Amino acid sequence: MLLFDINFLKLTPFDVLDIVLVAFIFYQLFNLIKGTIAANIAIGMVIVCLLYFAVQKLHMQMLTYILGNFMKVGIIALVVVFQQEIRRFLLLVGKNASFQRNRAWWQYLFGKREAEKNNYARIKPIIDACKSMKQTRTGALIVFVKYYDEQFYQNSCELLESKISKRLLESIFQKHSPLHDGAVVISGNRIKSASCILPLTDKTDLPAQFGLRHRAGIGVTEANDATAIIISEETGELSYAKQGKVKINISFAELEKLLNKDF
Ligand SMILES: Nc1ncnc2c1ncn2[C@@H]1O[C@H](COP(=O)(O)OP(=O)(O)OP(=O)(O)O)[C@@H](O)[C@H]1O
Repeated sequence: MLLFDINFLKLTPFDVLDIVLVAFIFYQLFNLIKGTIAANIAIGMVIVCLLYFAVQKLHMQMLTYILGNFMKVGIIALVVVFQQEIRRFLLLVGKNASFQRNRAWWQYLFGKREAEKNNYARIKPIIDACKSMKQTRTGALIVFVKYYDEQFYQNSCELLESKISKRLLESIFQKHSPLHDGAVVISGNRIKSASCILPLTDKTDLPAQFGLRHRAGIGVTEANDATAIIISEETGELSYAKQGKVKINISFAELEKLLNKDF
């Protein structure tokens, strides 16, 4: 089936679909690297490509040879340089395709009320701990993961495997606790580990007051399918990070909604 046939331009519905999908993929990739160092690297690579085509057209042989060889290893270089972004992109695709995470279906099949009730019981001690830590200006970083990747966390964390409780969270993050440095990781109904050292984001467009705690909270959500609550020791403000993006100074009602949705 042809939509257009202007001499050389023949357009079928699949060509349109092709263009829309490519545009969508590029848009998602752009969103993933926006504001990171990877965006500058991508611009650098585009410039090298354009330069290569220009010197090739101008028959500048030495530069064509050098840039040509550089481009030959380009694919490998791309995979190495954009490792984090490729990982995030695949996570995004997998997450959207995952049946279990499609809450509309999940709640339709297993009852929305029941799911919300069970979730609230899980979330309440976390919200209560956050309220008290905000009041006392206790810095905290709590990470939520659907799947606890032991390889990712085992080297840097203190393994806990304990029930989620307000008092335990408070004890971990109080200043004199040996475990207060680093993040707590929660998966399912358990506090899996504490004192975790997480990857830092390399975003360059973050607010000036964001130090290592915030950078680690955002970084872990870029590298993993995770969300994070960050409580600032300096201001007591609560932030929430997801997929490398952060919401600053959220209220407890908002936090409850977000956790209900993501946790
Ligand atoms: N890579 C990391 N992974 C997890 N936690 C980290 C990491 N680096 C630092 N932290 C935590 O962040 C704390 C230092 O926070 P820093 O003051 O730099 O952060 P901040 O974002 O400015 O937050 P605050 O507003 O609480 O000061 C450390 O004591 C440690 O607990």
